[in-house]
Amino acid sequence: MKNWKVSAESILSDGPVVPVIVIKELKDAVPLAKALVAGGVRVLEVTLRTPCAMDAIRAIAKEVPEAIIGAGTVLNPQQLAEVAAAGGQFAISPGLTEPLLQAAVEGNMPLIPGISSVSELMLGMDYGLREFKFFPAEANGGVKALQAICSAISSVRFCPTGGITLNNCRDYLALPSVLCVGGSWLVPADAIAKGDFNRITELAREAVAHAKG
Ligand SMILES: O=C(O)C(=O)C[C@H](O)[C@H](O)COP(=O)(O)O
Repeated sequence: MKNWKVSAESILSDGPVVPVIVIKELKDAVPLAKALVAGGVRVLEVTLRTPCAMDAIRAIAKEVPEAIIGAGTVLNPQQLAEVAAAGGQFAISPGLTEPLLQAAVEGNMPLIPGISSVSELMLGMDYGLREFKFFPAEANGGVKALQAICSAISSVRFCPTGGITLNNCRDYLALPSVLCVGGSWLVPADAIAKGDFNRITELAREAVAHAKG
């Protein structure tokens, strides 16, 4: 979009794996972001599912400049504005609404909205968007469904998310329409709770190596 500071394509092309992060305790945000960056994963999606998520984005934006920090689970224009104010560089939503699309095209931060049907994809395209999250990828028909959608509409690019793991990520990444995949498997809640950030660096490294094949 013409006022976006950076394109959604360039954010997603940095992949190949975008971790879907849930921060329960603010103190974990910066060490977690550093652990992922150390493992070669720079594009980080902190979901707005916990009370401290916005503060976590603010802290990572300030203290981990090597990371490209964005928000997930962005549901409405107000959250979109709050993410931008917190220093987020991009926003991802599980679905799309016209108010959210309208706010995104008027703003300067890229939005990657989720779609799970061709009609939603067409609505996003009406607003000039080309990059989307395919969500929930596995539950919604997986690689086959995405392939079928792209055989009809080939001008768009995707970050499939939902049910993706080390075992199936390459099947998605092999599709020409897929720029990266998203997933929570490289940021397990138990590792974060225990402060086992070395494990997270290892999971990130493993994901990058495997995804690149
Ligand atoms: O919070 C959001 O905005 C979402 O869209 C949900 C996430 O993308 C999925 O929860 C990730 O799926 P898993 O990798 O299967 O855990």
